[in-house]
Amino acid sequence: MTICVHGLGYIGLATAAHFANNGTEVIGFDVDEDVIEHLSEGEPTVSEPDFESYVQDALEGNLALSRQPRPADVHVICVPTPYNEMNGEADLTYVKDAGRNVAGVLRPGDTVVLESTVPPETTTGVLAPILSRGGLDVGDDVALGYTPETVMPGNTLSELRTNDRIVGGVDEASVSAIETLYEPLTSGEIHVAADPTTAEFVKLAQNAKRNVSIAYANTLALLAENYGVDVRSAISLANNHPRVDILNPGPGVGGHCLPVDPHFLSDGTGATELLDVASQVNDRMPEHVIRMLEDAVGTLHGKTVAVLGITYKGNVSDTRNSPGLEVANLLGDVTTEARTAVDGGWGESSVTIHDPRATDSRLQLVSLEAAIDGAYAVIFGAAHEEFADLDPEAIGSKMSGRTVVDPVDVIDAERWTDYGFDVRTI
Ligand SMILES: NC(=O)c1ccc[n+]([C@@H]2O[C@H](COP(=O)([O-])OP(=O)(O)OC[C@H]3O[C@@H](n4cnc5c(N)ncnc54)[C@H](O)[C@@H]3O)[C@@H](O)[C@H]2O)c1
Ligand SMILES: CC(=O)N[C@@H]1[C@@H](OP(=O)(O)OP(=O)(O)OC[C@H]2O[C@@H](n3ccc(=O)[nH]c3=O)[C@H](O)[C@@H]2O)O[C@H](CO)[C@@H](O)[C@@H]1O
Repeated sequence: MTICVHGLGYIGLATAAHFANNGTEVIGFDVDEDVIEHLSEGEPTVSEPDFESYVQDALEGNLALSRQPRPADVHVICVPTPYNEMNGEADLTYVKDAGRNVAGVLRPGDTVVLESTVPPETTTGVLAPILSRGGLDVGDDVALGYTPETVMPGNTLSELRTNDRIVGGVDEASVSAIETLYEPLTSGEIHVAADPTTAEFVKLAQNAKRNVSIAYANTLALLAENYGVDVRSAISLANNHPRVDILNPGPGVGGHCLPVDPHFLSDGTGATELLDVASQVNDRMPEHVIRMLEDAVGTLHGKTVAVLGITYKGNVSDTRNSPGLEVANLLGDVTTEARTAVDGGWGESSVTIHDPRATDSRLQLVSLEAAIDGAYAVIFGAAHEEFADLDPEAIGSKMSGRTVVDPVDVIDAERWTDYGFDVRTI
């Protein structure tokens, strides 16, 4: 059996390597020349524990790279599905392109699986008609289904091996073909959904639920602040109840999934009101973080703030929709040389940004030393492991002030307070 994986980003590359390392011949196809070139050098653009060696093993074994879609027994589609803020809809351009590419090489008996996160009815209403344009009948001639990817970035390889899978096929033969495909790859269970639309809906339901839950935690954080209550200890106490499981508050919700996917459920009837409010609550948190700093130091005019951690969460390299980066953006221009970014920021403050894991070359990232040198305050934007061990004495000796805002709960507040820091937390 040969599998062609369309799209070699965070999900497609991991999936292609996983199939290949489990003994299947895989063709990894991506439209981006840079992606193929980096991979040809054995350098994946995704940075995660053990990821590089896992991909290298695959490239030395069953994973071949391609700049063209190739005929294969199975096509797995892992292309991006961004949200178009202008029209409030999912941008399905890449899914349609992938569908056309598959249709061009499709043969009777082949199987097509969509893994990208999509609005309900995309598999049957958008992909299936494109696949059948060449005269093949979806169902009779070709198996088609949707199986969402649920891996947690930062823990991708381990979750690929253990997460349950949901499969929604256009008919029983499609379900059976897709079940056979994924069964050897995971120790988790395979659950069969009534149809592809149900499987699409379930994926969105999972991420929307998490987004709402975090918005609830953030709401509690705002309320607790007014009552002088430490929200994290309150949540920890509340979670002793057998049916209460509140998540963690923070500087907002980032990434490629949670801020985006709930919008895909929108059906124009207003039924998504709760989901929309949750997104608004989360979207307002970066501004709240800056207000916390202002509460501590007064005006930010003329002050330099170091933002440490600008990826969307701790221990990942992805900066998409990052709340920490949004905090930095509100403070000043993060694409120009540090220290010169004085104009246009929050009360004409300036910002320096440091992140040991981020890989976004458009950003003016500086070393930790340069970031804190003369800074009046520090804000932690992502809970990278490296930050937990920072020495407050050494950091303080380089700064011009002694304020730290830690909305991600990464430092030991007591220790930093002992060294004379005014520590503000969420
Ligand atoms: N990143 C995650 O944690 C995650 C988790 C679960 C689901 N998803 C979903 O999986 C999908 C892919 O996400 P990602 O994070 O891997 O995206 P990504 O942007 O990291 O990678 C997508 C890749 O697809 C390539 N591509 C675009 N159009 C193509 C085409 N027609 N043919 C072949 N390649 C093409 C791009 O060049 C890119 O390399 C999205 O729908 C996303 O919502 C992502
Ligand atoms: C349902 C679910 O689990 N889905 C996961 C999710 O992966 P993710 O990496 O996007 O998810 P998170 O880790 O939740 O992070 C998102 C943002 O929320 C912040 N956050 C988190 C927890 C908290 O208590 N308080 C917070 O403030 C965090 O800092 C970050 O900014 O979507 C993927 C793609 O669909 C899924 O595949 C994957 O299973």
